[in-house]
This record gives sequence, structure tokens and C-alpha cells, in this order.
Amino acid sequence: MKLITSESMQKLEKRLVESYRIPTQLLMENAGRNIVEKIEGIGMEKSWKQVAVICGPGNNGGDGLVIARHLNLRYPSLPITIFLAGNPERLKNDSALNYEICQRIGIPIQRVFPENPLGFEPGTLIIDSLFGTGLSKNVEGIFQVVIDAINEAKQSMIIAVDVPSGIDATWGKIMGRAVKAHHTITLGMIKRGLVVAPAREYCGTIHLADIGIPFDREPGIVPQEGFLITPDFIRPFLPEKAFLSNKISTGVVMIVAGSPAMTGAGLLTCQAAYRSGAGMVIWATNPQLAPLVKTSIPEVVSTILSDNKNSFQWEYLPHHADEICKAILQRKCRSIAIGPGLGSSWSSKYFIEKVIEKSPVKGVIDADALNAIAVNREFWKNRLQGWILTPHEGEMGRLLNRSASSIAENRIAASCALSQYFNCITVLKGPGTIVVSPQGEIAINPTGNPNLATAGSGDVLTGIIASLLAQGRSPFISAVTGVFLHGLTADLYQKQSPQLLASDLASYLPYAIKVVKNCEYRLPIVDRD
Ligand SMILES: NC(=O)C1=CN([C@@H]2O[C@H](COP(=O)(O)OP(=O)(O)OC[C@H]3O[C@@H](n4cnc5c(N)ncnc54)[C@H](O)[C@@H]3O)[C@@H](O)[C@H]2O)[C@@H](O)CC1
Ligand SMILES: Nc1ncnc2c1ncn2[C@@H]1O[C@H](COP(=O)(O)OP(=O)(O)O)[C@@H](O)[C@H]1O
Ligand SMILES: [K+]
Repeated sequence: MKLITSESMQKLEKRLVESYRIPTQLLMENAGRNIVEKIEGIGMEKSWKQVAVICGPGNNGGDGLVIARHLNLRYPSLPITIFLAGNPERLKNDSALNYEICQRIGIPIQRVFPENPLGFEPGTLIIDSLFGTGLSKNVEGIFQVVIDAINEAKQSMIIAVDVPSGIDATWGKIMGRAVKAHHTITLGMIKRGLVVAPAREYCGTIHLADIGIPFDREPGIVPQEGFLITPDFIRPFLPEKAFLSNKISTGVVMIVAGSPAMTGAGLLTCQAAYRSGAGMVIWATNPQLAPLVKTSIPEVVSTILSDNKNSFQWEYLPHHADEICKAILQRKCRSIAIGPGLGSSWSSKYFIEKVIEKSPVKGVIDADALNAIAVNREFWKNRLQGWILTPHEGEMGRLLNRSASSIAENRIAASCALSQYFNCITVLKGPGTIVVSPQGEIAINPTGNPNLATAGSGDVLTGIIASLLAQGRSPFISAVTGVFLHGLTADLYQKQSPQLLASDLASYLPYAIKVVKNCEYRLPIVDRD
């Protein structure tokens, strides 16, 4: 499902208004009335004491004025007040017209001044029409006061019109302050910034309302600025074993993960690779771990790396890289996953770099392997074409030589920067995982929940993506399909149990695959009814 930026939405509307000759007044009317219809589906079964429609200085405020009028028509006994933040004399065109209509109808309008701050009594339905896609700078002064008052309202429901005010609808940034809505009814198309963190948390449930423009009639003119991953999109790329397939033709994965202190990382990665359809999983393991591998996952084939004769504790050494490259060829591996639980010693860093440099196949670079790349980032610039990097914000910060908090502020921009720098596919993990290609394709994942914040869940993701790669999917498609399935597994599991372990995730994965295959899953965040 296509996502759109604020700039493109405004341009597109202008263009379609011209080509279809739909007056903008009609669009605002459609927007307001269709939003009222959605509001009726969402929140009118409760008997609200009053409705507060908070209107700002632009067209988003104009939508609010139309909403107030239609609510007033449908619920004549419900007290409705319009709170206007801004000077009514400076309202323009359609907003000015709707302001006048509301005045003439006699809907109470209260102008908001800094000296008489807003407060909402419990039981208020609040419609946030302060800012939409036209927000152009950080929210300050009276607007900040209004947003704080909305967020402090008790026993109320907050419904944001188009976007929660204070959100940058292109990048998903919080512009100083933002309304924390229970529902967001977005107009025409889903704005890209709504579905990524940190903004996603401010949107509540996202609904789509139409404004009377046939956006989908001319898909060619809607720019490619990102898409939301959907079950329909990933369905053709799910694991599928052909009638004549054998374990090699299905796909062989090489896993380079785990160490004596972090065995679980390797086990989870291997398990996830099998559960997502790989024909054979090879684990490059060390002599100390080999017996454990056999008992934990009997299906795993191990390539036992040579013993370190002179050292008490086994560790990864650069010459092990040659052994792995040899095994990749011998075993006909089609992808590699490297990183989880490898440790951060200098010898493991050299080893990791050597594997990535010499490996005959490409794949997923995660965890300790990301940190090894980060230490030598200038060397790796532009050299990771075809590889998939799966950092969380901390790892991404190290890779870009920036703080994790600056990554968190604008996750899409950071992901694009990483893909550009290393020429790689980027998977920035976290709520609303982002997948970006060096060509600028941007995919946002709607699945997943905070139960995934558990040790080892990233290792499972690495195994899934590497497995899909081995099954012949392209790197971008493997990443997109992998993050969706990983998050969906957690969402489905949550219905059965509030606690998720990474090993549950690996075991439950086939169920998520089945649910998508059988078209049994609908995205919960978008209500198209
Ligand atoms: N363009 C169209 O044809 C349609 C637009 N619609 C609505 O129009 C909205 C976009 O309208 P606008 O472009 O007028 O934008 P907004 O209504 O989001 O706000 C823009 C206004 O706010 C001011 N402003 C921006 N950031 C500010 C800040 N931080 N502090 C103080 N003032 C600030 C601007 O100077 C401008 O006056 C959409 O979100 C949607 O709700 C709908 O009515 C449907 C049709
Ligand atoms: N709050 C959250 N909401 C959704 N997904 C989350 C959340 N927290 C973590 N995740 C997901 O869980 C996984 C965690 O991976 P990672 O940080 O590498 O953990 P680990 O190294 O312990 O395996 C990622 O796929 C991430 O997207
Ligand atoms: K708004």
C-alpha cells in the first residue's frame, strides 16, 4: 500500500483538482463529512458531555470547521464548541468560508488566547484539527499550550484529523510537541510519517477516509515515496517447496553466529532459518559447541571450525574465515547470516571482516558483525552491495557515527543515509521497522509489538531473512517479507500469551506463514470500511 509525503500529497491534490475540476471547497466538504462518518463508527456510541473541535490556522482547521457543522447537524442536542487557535481574520479561502458558515449557523466559537488556557472537562470528545500536512516548523507558544491541554484531557477521546497535530507527516518526527490521539483519520492516502516511530505512537488506530479524488485511478502519478508492507504484497514471496525440490535446491544457509558465552544466538538463528523454509542450515561452530548443537537442533549440519591450539578459550580467528568460505562452496550455500553472538574481541572483528570480504555468497549482517563494520566504516563505504544490514538504533548510530537519539528522531532519513553510505539494504529495527534499498525504495512494516523487545528476537529475524535469501528471493524482498513475518508471528502469539520468548517466535513462525498464505490476516492499523 503506497504511502505519501506531505509535499507530494499537497502537489497531487492540486494536480488532480485541476485535472478533474473538483473545487477545493468540495474537497474540504468531503473531508469533513467523511471524517464525521468515521467518527460515528469510532466513538459516538458513548454519550459525550461535549465536543471540542480544535481548529488551527490552515486547511486542517478548515476541515475541523466542516466537522463541527456536520456533528452539529447530526447531534443537535450535543454541545459543540469550536476552539480557534489563530486569528479568524487571517483564515484563508475555504477555511474562511467555513468559519463564516459556522458563525452564521451559530455554533459557539471560542478563540484561544495565551492568557486563558484551555481545559477540557472529563467526557469530552476532542477533534484535533490544529495542524495537518502543512506543519512547517516546531510547535511553540499558544499552539504548544493547546496541544498540552489536549493531551492532559481526562476520560476523553482524541481524534486527530489527517495527522496528529505536531507530527511531521513525511518523516514521522515530533515537532517539539504533538497530540497523542486515540484515533487518526487520515485523508486520501496514508501519510508516510504516520506509520513510523516515533510518530506512530501518537496516531492510535489509523483510519483512511476518502476525499472524493480517485487517487487509485492513476497509480502512475502517485510518486514512489514508500509503501506499507501488506499481506498481499508478501504473499507471492512466502516459502514454497516445489514438487521436485530437494534440500539443496530449496536453499542452503550458512550461519555464522554464537560463541561459548552466547550459544543461544546461534541456535535461534539456525532454528528460524529452518522454520522459514530453508532446505538445509549449516552452522559454522566451534569444537566446544559442536556436541551441544547436535542435541539442541539435530537438523543443523555443523561445520566445525579448527581448534585454537595455543589458547585456553576458543575464539574466532581470521583463518576461520577461509574455512567458512570453503564450506559455503562445498555445501552449496546460497546465503549467509553473520553476527549474532559472535562477541566483540579484536580477533572476532578481524574474523568477521574477513568473512564478509571473502564470502562467495551475500546475506545478512547483524549484531557484532555490524559493530565490526562500524569500527572500520570508511573502508566499507560503498562496498556492501547486495548485503542486508539489520541494525537497531544503537548499532545504526555507530555505523553512521552519530548518536542513537539522533537516529531515533528521524528513522527514515537515517535508514536512507545508511543505504547510501554502504550501498546496502538497510533494515532499521524497532517499532515500525524500516527497510530501505540503495535505489531509494522505502518499506515500512506494520506488524510487531513491544513483546519483541526480548533477547534473541533479532537473531530470529536474521535467520528468517537469510533463509528467504537462500530460497532465491532478492535481498530487498527477503528483508521486507522477513520483517513482516517476524512481527506478525509476535502479534499472533500475543493473542495466546502475554509473554514471548525468542524461541517461541521461531517455533510459531510457520503459523504466521500459513495465516498469510491463507489470506486470514488483515492489517489492524488501517480501517478501509
Ligand atoms: N490541500 C487540499 O486540497 C486539502 C487539504 N485538506 C486539509 O488541509 C491540510 C493541509 O492544509 P494546510 O496546507 O493549510 O496546512 P495546515 O492546516 O496543516 O497548517 C498550515 C498553517 O499553519 C501554519 N503553520 C505551520 N506550522 C506552524 C507552526 N509550527 N506554528 C504555527 N503555525 C504554523 C502555516 O503558516 C499555515 O497557516 C491537510 O492536512 C488536510 O487536513 C483537506 O481539506 C482536503 C483537501
Ligand atoms: N517495541 C517494539 N515494537 C515492535 N518491535 C520491536 C520492539 N522492540 C523490539 N522490536 C523488534 O524486536 C527485534 C529486536 O532485535 P534486537 O534489538 O537485535 O534484539 P536482540 O539482539 O536481543 O535479538 C527487532 O526485530 C525489533 O524490530
Ligand atoms: K490534526
